Amino acid sequence: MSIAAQDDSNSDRGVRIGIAVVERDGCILVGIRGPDQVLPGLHEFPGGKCHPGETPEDCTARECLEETGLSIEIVDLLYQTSHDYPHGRVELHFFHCRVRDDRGGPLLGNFTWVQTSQLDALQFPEANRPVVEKLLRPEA
Ligand SMILES: Nc1nc2c([nH]c(=O)n2[C@H]2C[C@H](O)[C@@H](COP(=O)(O)OP(=O)(O)OP(=O)(O)O)O2)c(=O)[nH]1
Repeated sequence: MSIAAQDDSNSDRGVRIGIAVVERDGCILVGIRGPDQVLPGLHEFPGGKCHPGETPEDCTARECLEETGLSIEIVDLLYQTSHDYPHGRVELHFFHCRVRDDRGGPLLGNFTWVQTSQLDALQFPEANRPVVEKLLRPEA
């Protein structure tokens, strides 16, 4: 089998991305994208590209640990979509997550806990809009 055939992390639906929507005590874990990343300066949930052969769930937990220092567990799939950005197409898997082992230590990078009701005031990438809507109005 060719290497391309083994690599299921990049399909017609775009580069596969795992994203952690981590909820704790009415707050969500949010960071700000760096100046050297695509979509710089926008708010984001922890996440990133799946490695070849890696499930979106495993990718989400790995990226969250790498970026924030928090070990999480997946609760369920909140939302999945393909989105075309100027930098390319991505297949986004947003997972509702909870903290696995909360030692209460400092978070890595610029991640902080934001009240769910305050998410409206933040500037997220376009594809996050339905997710923020779901978090603000879970009963809808
Ligand atoms: N992390 C994250 N990415 C998001 C969100 N919403 C959204 O559309 N994206 C998009 C932006 C990028 O196109 C893609 C994530 O790619 P990335 O460049 O951050 O991934 P990465 O950390 O693995 O990549 P790299 O910088 O290590 O190369 O998903 C979000 O809430 N969080």
